[in-house]
Amino acid sequence: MSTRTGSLTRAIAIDALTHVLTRNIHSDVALEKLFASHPNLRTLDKAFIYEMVFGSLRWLAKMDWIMSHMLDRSFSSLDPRVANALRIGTYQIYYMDRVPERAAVSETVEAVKQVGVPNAASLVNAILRRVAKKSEYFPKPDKVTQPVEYYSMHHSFSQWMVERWHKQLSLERFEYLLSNNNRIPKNTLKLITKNPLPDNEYDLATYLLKTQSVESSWQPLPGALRIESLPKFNECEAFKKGCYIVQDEAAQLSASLVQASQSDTVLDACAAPGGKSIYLWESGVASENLTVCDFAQKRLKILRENFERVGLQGTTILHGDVVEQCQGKVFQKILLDAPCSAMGVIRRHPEIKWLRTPSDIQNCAIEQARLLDGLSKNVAIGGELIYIVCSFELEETIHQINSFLEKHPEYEKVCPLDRIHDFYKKYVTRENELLIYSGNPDDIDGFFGVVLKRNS
Ligand SMILES: C[S@@+](CC[C@H](N)C(=O)[O-])C[C@H]1O[C@@H](n2cnc3c(N)ncnc32)[C@H](O)[C@@H]1O
Repeated sequence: MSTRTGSLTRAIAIDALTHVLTRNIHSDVALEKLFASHPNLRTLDKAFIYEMVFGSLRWLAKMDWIMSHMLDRSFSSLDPRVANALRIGTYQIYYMDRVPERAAVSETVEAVKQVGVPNAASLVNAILRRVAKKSEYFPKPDKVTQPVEYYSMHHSFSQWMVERWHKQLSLERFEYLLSNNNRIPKNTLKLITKNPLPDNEYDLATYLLKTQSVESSWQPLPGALRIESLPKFNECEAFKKGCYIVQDEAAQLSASLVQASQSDTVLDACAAPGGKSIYLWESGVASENLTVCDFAQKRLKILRENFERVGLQGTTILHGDVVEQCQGKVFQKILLDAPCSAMGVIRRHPEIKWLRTPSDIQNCAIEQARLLDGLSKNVAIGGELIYIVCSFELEETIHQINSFLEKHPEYEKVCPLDRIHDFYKKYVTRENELLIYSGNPDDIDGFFGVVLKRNS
């Protein structure tokens, strides 16, 4: 028997998936909008919807492959809402042990009616009941003769990504990259030591356990605490008082490449929502020496809120294209956390697997080159341009920097080893670049960073 909340949660998940996959919207954004129009949802319901949507995005190709064997037409010919209902249903059956299979089928069938395709209810019912039997075997593509098809299905990735990484990487790194990018990522908090914890507590881990029942463990980076589940931010005094921000170790490591003194003038060129600016301020940059810029108004609003929460005041905030905004300005250090394909954070944003195309990587590389070139004039002689991206794709990383250095002989790479915590020095290459593939044993995001010093 179907319940109101049971089918509503599935209907919202189907809608979210449809918005993400047909309108190219981030899953976080799609869910936020849908949650806003359903204010009565409980935290538990929201978590359930999150899991169905993110899980379906993680395992989409594998589930589509299974269902395509059960349909008498191609999977791509289905109405997107029907296809997404089948995905949401199959995800519950295969990956959510705590959901009884009967409920997964009946609630999803009810949900199909709610999302406006009642005629498809019997098809969805028939397919999901077959899926729930788990008794049919479909031969997989052959790993040796059809490696792209095999890996794409088995690990659920777009074929072009599999083909690209299969060509470029060692087999070990390739397989690790695919399998680890399907794991649900943990989150890391960065302690903001300028803000004392509530109730005279001195240890954030103890505080979170006592007040939020959140378990955590300290990581090698100073002030980095890895947590098992996110605290309820609106109920967490320590969050409201700005005692921590959520920031993966890889993001912290790349920000640590900017070793600025208190008196250095620093530009955070692509700053919103402000995580790395806060890192820089926490590590000693004076707020009045910090200028931040971003061209996305909405993201700048979040940056302002984040700055206010942690108590970062007196910083110059610029809105617009950073190259235009900074014409004629000179800084000792410029951090360029450039817009990128975000291939290093697929595990956090699994929709990237289906929304990115190879030309996105090329387009990002063109924009990154423009930003690097434009900002190269704003670095003081003797100063540094620190380039980082949450990607490990050659065009956005090694090749990008090689062509920058060819065009800009006034710059040279600086060895970043003494700026990187001992534990993570293994990610510094012989070419003096910080290169972190996602799917690494430390379970941190994929990132690339390099320090470029201006000599003349
Ligand atoms: C990787 S995100 C930055 C994340 C941020 N540094 C942090 O740690 O929170 C890249 C940002 O660059 C901004 N951006 C992209 N192109 C820009 C441009 N030409 N000028 C200014 N900002 C830009 C985007 O709006 C986006 O907020």
